Amino acid sequence: MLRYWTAGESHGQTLIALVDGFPAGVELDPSQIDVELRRRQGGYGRGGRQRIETDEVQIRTGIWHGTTLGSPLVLEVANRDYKLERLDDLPRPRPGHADLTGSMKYLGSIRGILERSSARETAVRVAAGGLAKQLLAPFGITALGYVTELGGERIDPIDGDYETLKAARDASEIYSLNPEKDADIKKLIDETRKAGDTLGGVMEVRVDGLPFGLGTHAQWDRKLDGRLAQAVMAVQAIKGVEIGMGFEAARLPGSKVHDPILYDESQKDSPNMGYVRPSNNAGGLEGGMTNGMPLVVRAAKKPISTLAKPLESINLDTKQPDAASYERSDVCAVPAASVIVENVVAFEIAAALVDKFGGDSLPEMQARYELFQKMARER
Ligand SMILES: Cc1cc2nc3c(=O)[nH]c(=O)nc-3n(C[C@H](O)[C@H](O)[C@H](O)COP(=O)(O)O)c2cc1C
Ligand SMILES: C=C(O[C@@H]1CC(C(=O)O)=C[C@@H](OP(=O)(O)O)[C@H]1O)C(=O)O
Repeated sequence: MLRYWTAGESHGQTLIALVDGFPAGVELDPSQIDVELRRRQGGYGRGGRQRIETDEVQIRTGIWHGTTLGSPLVLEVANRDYKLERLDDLPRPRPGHADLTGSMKYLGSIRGILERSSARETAVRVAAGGLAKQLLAPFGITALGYVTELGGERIDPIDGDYETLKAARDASEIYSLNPEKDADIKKLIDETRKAGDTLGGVMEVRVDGLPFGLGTHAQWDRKLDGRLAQAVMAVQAIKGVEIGMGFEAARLPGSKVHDPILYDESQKDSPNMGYVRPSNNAGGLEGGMTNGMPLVVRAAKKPISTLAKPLESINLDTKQPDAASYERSDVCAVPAASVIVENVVAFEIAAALVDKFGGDSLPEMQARYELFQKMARER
């Protein structure tokens, strides 16, 4: 079973991810993980913290001569802005953040809550995703995340193969597939910043090259749609997750929703094994299992809760009404969130791949993958 946990505070010494169950025999390129980390730090609308940090992964355990051993890996990203011991508490909880609820639950300070609830922690979730992508690559599986809506403005995705979409996404400062929309969206973010307000948005992740049968219909907690929903929903500030057509499917008759099944012998060596679907409203999942089509997952992110023009709150010491506390903050972190969602999805796919094809070593997984492809084609 491939899984991970994280530890670390936003302004503490360091952040770590402990990854367990990662197969042996994967030659790692840490610089590829750093590419993901730097993308997560970027995107238009971020606050001052990202000018302090230069995130870089250190792989502390689980490798020898650059190759994984099958033993647990510790991935570390150090905080340059380490100052936790010098920081004061926050007196007035910010509506929308974990401040009030966490300090009540743990009978403690707001500082003690915000330091761990902060999305700074996602740096090491992305590191774990960057590691997982290096297991997906030998199987030809790619994951790409991009922004499709920001502050209520839609940015329609374009069609194309992975390389085309990636080039478009990487040319955009807001990580959309349509860089021509950047100027309008950046203006919207600038105006919002001036108004002391914040913005949310929607992102989509597309995973290509998936074989049939990752996940299972057989038990609720192993259904891949359920696992993806948990991984994505557990990203800070994500408030909705859709797969394929998502909520829209509830509004249409079945004939307009389900993807017909056709057979084309010439495609039998591709991930769909010749079972061609003229549409992909299911978003690549049926019965909690991948169905040979690209996976499409969408997530909605709420606006940042720390407002420069703060909402009403209460001073927890005096119980008197007062404006919520303000700390340095992002105005819009939707582009960054698209990187995080892409990477947590990649990790879940890698975990499902390990479940299906056995996880002790990459060569063993590859042999079992080939055998399965052959058996499924002949079924
Ligand atoms: C990439 C990213 C950056 C974020 N930056 C901030 C921020 O600067 N200020 C803030 O108040 N919330 C920020 N958030 C959101 C909070 O972490 C989040 O709202 C909070 O932990 C409460 O959790 P919840 O929104 O999931 O309920 C960010 C979220 C993400 C994904
Ligand atoms: C540090 C990151 O994001 C932080 C997420 C965050 C929050 O409340 O979630 C609050 C801000 O923290 P700070 O007060 O240190 O500027 C963001 O900068 C990061 O993504 O690396």
